[in-house]
Amino acid sequence: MPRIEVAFSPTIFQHFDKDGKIVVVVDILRATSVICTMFHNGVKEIIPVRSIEEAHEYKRNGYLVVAERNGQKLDFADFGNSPFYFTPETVNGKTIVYSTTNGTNAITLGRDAQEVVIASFLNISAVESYLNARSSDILIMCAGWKGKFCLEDAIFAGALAQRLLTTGRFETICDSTNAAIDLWNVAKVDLTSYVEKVAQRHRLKKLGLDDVIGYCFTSDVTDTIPVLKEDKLVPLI
Ligand SMILES: O=C(O)[C@H](CS(=O)(=O)O)OP(=O)(O)O
Repeated sequence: MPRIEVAFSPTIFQHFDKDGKIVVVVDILRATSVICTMFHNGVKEIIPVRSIEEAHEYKRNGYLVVAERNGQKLDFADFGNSPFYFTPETVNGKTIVYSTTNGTNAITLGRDAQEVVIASFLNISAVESYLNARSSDILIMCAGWKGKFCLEDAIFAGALAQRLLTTGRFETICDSTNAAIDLWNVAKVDLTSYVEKVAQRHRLKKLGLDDVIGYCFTSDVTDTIPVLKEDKLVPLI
């Protein structure tokens, strides 16, 4: 029976065996929520890049660039990291270069896996159905915050793992998966109140960027499933 594991941060992810597994990358606030929104609104492809220098080089070569560090838009970038910028008018049919503090680092770390899938609450049911159909071992990678644990990615990991285990077609012997499920079952009772404990919620609030909180915790806004193919994110067809 295929197994589910959770890596609570990219640092921990490096200790997992990735062979033959589908890596599910999660960065609820905000990268994977932004990526799902962009594909929902018709972006053609997203090139995730780790460094500011690389993103700047793409900008000099005429690409549309979304780049932030510590929540704030970099001055050379066309957009910062709010999902609300990415309407059909701004992204439909376009190629976007994307560099963020935590999310794009996590995505590029997953590169060696058999497959990398991007997940958020916005596409949780679509991702669940896809993983059910594939029946491979699954490693959920939380992007975390600067290499550390963060609550919002962990509770999402628990929500997704619980859904998959409930089908009876997966199993887990992974303590972090069970911990994530326990956290989700505490959080889901009153998700809005629970999110008040999330440090990133307060970092975004300080910057006046917390208008995204309700949206990023909304389930099933889209059925798009972004996947990594040859270093670019494209929609699964
Ligand atoms: O833009 C964000 O929300 C964060 C910035 S930080 O965590 O506050 O530094 O980046 P992300 O890569 O989306 O987690």
